[in-house]
Amino acid sequence: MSDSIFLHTESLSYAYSGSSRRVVDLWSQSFEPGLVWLRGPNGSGKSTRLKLLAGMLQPQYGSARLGGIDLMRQPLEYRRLVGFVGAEPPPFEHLSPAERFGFLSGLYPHADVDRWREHVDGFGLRPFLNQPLRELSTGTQHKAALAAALALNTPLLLLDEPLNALDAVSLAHLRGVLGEAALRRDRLALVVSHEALGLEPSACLEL
Ligand SMILES: Nc1ncnc2c1ncn2[C@@H]1O[C@H](COP(=O)(O)OP(=O)(O)OP(=O)(O)O)[C@@H](O)[C@H]1O
Repeated sequence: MSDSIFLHTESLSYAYSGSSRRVVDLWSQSFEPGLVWLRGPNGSGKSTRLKLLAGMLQPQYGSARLGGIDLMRQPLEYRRLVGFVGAEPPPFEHLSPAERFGFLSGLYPHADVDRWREHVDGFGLRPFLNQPLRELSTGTQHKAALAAALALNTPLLLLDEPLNALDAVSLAHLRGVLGEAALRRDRLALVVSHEALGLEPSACLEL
């Protein structure tokens, strides 16, 4: 494997319980750092792939390696290297955005409080910092989840439809962050999006 390969999936396979159909079937793919746009028709398994790579779903077969860390053999170490924002509301809805980031930053070794503050401002979250997530609007919850995931500063960032429900200012902020990932190529941001990202990805993966 080339040195620049950062994430590699090896025959990763997954069928939801009660179904014999593999939504992800022997998926082997190499990714280099940068911004990768993952797209494809509804139901093609984009979200399922992100959840597998996040360690949230247990594959029936295969594995993934991030740097030297194996998803199946070293699941805890692996998960500490991955930030994920899904389509569902973020977990720990009883916590405020500030409490949730405080909790997560104890688990993730690269968490960066300066970046948290930067994203709080970028997403206009300051007025909502101390309210429980469950009391916030869907869009604000989404922004709080994005701000936290970005500030965890993980080498792998997985975002499922991150542009949805963002106001213009937040959209510009997110595009700035993703543009930085594309430019610097010091981490891998794998982004599922139906709409064009509004900036040039490093690579595009079409399912
Ligand atoms: N929790 C679940 N239980 C059973 N089947 C599921 C579940 N989640 C997804 N699926 C099925 O897995 C397949 C892939 O779904 P997935 O959400 O990964 O696709 P997608 O490409 O992200 O779709 P979309 O573009 O509509 O968001 C679909 O056929 C879907 O019905």
